[in-house]
Amino acid sequence: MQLGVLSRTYHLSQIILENNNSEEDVIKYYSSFKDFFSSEVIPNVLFIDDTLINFDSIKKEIRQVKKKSSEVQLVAISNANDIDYADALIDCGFDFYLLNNDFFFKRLQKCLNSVRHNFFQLHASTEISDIIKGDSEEIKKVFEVIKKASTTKINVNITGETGTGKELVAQAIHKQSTRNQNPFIAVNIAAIPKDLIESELFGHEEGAFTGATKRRLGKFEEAKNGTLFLDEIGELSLDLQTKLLRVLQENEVTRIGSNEVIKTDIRLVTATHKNLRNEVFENKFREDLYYRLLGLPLNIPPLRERKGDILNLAELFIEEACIYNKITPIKKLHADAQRKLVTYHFPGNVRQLKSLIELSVIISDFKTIRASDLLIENEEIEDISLKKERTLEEYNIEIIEYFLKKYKGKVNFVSDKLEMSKSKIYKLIQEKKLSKY
Ligand SMILES: Nc1ncnc2c1ncn2[C@@H]1O[C@H](COP(=O)(O)OP(=O)(O)OP(=O)(O)O)[C@@H](O)[C@H]1O
Repeated sequence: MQLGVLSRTYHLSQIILENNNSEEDVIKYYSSFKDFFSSEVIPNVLFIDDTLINFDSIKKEIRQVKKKSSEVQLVAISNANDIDYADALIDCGFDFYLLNNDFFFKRLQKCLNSVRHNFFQLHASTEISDIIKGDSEEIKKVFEVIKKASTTKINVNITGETGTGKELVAQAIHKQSTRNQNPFIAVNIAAIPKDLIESELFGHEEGAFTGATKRRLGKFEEAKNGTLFLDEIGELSLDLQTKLLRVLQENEVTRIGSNEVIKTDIRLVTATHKNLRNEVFENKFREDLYYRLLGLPLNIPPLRERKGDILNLAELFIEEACIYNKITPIKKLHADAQRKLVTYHFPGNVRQLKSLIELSVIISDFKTIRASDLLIENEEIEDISLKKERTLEEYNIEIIEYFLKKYKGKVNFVSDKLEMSKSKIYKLIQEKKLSKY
């Protein structure tokens, strides 16, 4: 990475050089803005000493720096322990503010780590296979649909169990599309309190409701010319479904408390682990919105149905975890661990595999990860139930009992998870077929 230091003293450049932990970085020193603008080299990060910060001209200079390269990250270094001063610099366009006191070196390291992280994010590959790992036939079919979606503006509806990589696929569609220079905004409807969803999506004006102390842009506006990913769309209430449908038909939004109509140009990608068609049958989801959102349907199979990806992904996660934890050499998977992984059914899919591996990297004592290092929760329950011989109905009852226990008797949750009607579960309870309830 190219580091630039804009300072009247060469000394600052020396400090940064001495405390920088990456040998691949190159430092370039400039004594004035004029010197910087006349240089051919464009650094990835520019440190500016506060002897060179002049509030009358700094905004204009920063605009010129960003014009020269929109990617350059700006760091102000100052002796002033003054929050208002730091705020004013950030308002002028600086990305970081570093106080030059006893803790400077520590802060410099942290700042350089953030700068590097931003740099790699910006330059991350847009190739689908670099974003989504796996080479099973099933995942290759997903890649094909992503490619088709990327070349058009069509809405995409992604289905798949939890942790299968729905958000990752939405990101890949965005990165592959012509919108990739514009924002990718992800919203998880299930994670937002119900009474805040409308304002989160469509924004509000100051004073529009109690607590609305400032104007706030909604996610539709934030995603301007980019991609809006609405995860768990099945959780949207019927009245908000009506509002969403209107926004999609008119391509315009109105903030709560405003009459101003704002044009929107976004690609919508939605995801759900629910069967939306069933929700339509049960009158929980508007049919017209369902067809509007459906666009190009993309289903990501659960990990247990693409077993060919398990070991590839496991090796990738081992490598990432070893690098992150500075463990060398990179650990290997013992044959017994490989067997355990490929025979497990992964209810939490890739997310579960990733956390399982991250933990095994830490707890394994040797260079090899053994089966005993893979701590799979409820492993015995699964094993025992498959070893005994039973009828299909007995299996079903055992599964429902297992989920009722897991979700503390909440029939709503169990019916969602098993995609089974609540009435059927209540009937089994009434008939006392479920021994524990
Ligand atoms: N094919 C893959 N290659 C690499 N990482 C993956 C892959 N699939 C999933 N992951 C990782 O697994 C985790 C879960 O993925 P993601 O959040 O996209 O799943 P999701 O289906 O959106 O989950 P949820 O339904 O719970 O929101 C993330 O850390 C993601 O990076």
